[in-house]
Amino acid sequence: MTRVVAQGTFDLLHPGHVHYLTDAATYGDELHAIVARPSNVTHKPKPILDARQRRDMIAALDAVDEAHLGDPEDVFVPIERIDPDVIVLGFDQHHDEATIEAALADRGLDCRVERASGRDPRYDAELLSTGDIVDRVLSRRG
Ligand SMILES: Cc1cc2nc3c(=O)[nH]c(=O)nc-3n(C[C@H](O)[C@H](O)[C@H](O)COP(=O)(O)O)c2cc1C
Ligand SMILES: Nc1ncnc2c1ncn2[C@@H]1O[C@H](COP(=O)(O)OP(=O)(O)OP(=O)(O)O)[C@@H](O)[C@H]1O
Repeated sequence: MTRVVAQGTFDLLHPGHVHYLTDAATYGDELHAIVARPSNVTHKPKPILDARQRRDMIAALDAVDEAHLGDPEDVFVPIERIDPDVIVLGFDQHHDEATIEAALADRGLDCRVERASGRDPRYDAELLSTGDIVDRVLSRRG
């Protein structure tokens, strides 16, 4: 049984998220998805939805076998519990593969790191970015 981990903020779910999780699932038999806590979302505005709601939405996707709340402090706590064979990063995530692999080795975890593919919009109005969805809400309802 090959266990795979994907992780992200997954705020205001859109087809880009579905693509990432579906692609990540192809790397093994069981996909575990970890939802980032607001304390770890430092590179963009904090999520709008509560972490439990974001977890429950990705748990409902076919590709996801188990959805987990991330640890608010140490991002390797859920990884140690899940003990995955592979971590699949999102196509545009800022994390560096070699740094993560070194941190995994330090903790004695035998796990490789891969990178998922990206997906382009299928029609002009399709929004594949939480930030773009928020901008559209503000322009239409703000
Ligand atoms: C292997 C790995 C495990 C992670 N685990 C957690 C976690 O347990 N808790 C958390 O808040 N963030 C965790 N994160 C960090 C967030 O997912 C990270 O901030 C990410 O950049 C958010 O993704 P997004 O900007 O693509 O949505 C983890 C990141 C990696 C690479
Ligand atoms: N179009 C896409 N194709 C493939 N993966 C995507 C796409 N959009 C988002 N993802 C992936 O989904 C994961 C979570 O994305 P995140 O929650 O940061 O959403 P986002 O819509 O990119 O957010 P924002 O627009 O606020 O930066 C990330 O790993 C990201 O790479």
